[in-house]
Amino acid sequence: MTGSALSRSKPLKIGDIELANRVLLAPMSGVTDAPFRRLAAALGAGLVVSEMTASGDLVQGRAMTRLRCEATGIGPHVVQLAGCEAGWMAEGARIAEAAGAEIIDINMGCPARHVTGGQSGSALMRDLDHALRLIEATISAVKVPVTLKMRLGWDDRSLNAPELARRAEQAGVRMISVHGRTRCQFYKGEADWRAVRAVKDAINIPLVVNGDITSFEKAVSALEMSDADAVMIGRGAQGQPWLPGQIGRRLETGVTEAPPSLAQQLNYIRALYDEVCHLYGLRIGLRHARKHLGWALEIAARYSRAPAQTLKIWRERILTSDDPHRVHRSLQDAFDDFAWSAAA
Ligand SMILES: Cc1cc2nc3c(=O)[nH]c(=O)nc-3n(C[C@H](O)[C@H](O)[C@H](O)COP(=O)(O)O)c2cc1C
Repeated sequence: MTGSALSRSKPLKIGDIELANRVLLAPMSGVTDAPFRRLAAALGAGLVVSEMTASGDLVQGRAMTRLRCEATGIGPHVVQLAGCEAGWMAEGARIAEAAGAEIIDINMGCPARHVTGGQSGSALMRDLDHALRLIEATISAVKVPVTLKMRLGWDDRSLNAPELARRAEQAGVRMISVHGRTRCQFYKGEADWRAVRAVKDAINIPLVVNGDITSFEKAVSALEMSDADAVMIGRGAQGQPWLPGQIGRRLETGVTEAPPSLAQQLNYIRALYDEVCHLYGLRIGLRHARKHLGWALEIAARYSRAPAQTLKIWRERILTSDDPHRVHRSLQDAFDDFAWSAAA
């Protein structure tokens, strides 16, 4: 048994904050909005992290930016900050802390061109001295623990995650998450959980392995290959906010749980739809909520083995409607239809 496997029987802590279990919901811009995070946390995710929040936008007080890092009210409140200016990172961290953040996470993993073009996200893995200046500025600005999310490196020739992680730990970072791809891979190929092990060997703080973890079996493999202390699930949770909680509990108890019934799934998506529309207002909320509706319908159709044509019809009817009452009625009808498929 490895050191991590032994210590995994104890609760995972970030500073003094104890996590509910060892499966985290990944931050995903445009996906893990506050209502989705609240639902995932209520369903047992070990920790949920806000969407990436641009420190400059937070400092300038943009209303939409504030919404991105709203607290869920369940479990520790984690705000993820991105940026390339030490002063803004520090001020953004102070603002987030004053608004209730209990952990600040720094994004050094985002591969998107509009982010790396501004020298933020994974672009910081190309200049570790500058990355360290941002980390140090953030840590000195707040009392709450600071964590860091990164990739394996910029490309195959610069796999410097172990070095960045080691230097970040020395600066005072309390947990590291690593997506097992390089920036230049974007989302192509497969996440390399074994390569994440080199980070584990470089640090003494908790390590979280991330990338392509969509089931209990994959979580176990990722933990074994990387020797990490916890896993982080992103796209696998789209449409199934219960997944991090279910896997987290199973890692602790060994007990397999059935997926939620169709009736429960319907309740989750209805509540999520209403909350998103309420948070953003109907005009913007409908656009955000549509993604959740689409994923929820796909997952429900998959679990009930509904024909592709049935899913297509309901997707078209529900995702094109601007009328919340109609969406609610159609969701009920769609899930009734799926229940027929499941029973057939
Ligand atoms: C739509 C989308 C948005 C994302 N936004 C963020 C973000 O805001 N901050 C961040 O650190 N990572 C972000 N990521 C990366 C994820 O957190 C995660 O590292 C990546 O998706 C790999 O994990 P997965 O295979 O479980 O999805 C995003 C990924 C996706 C697909």
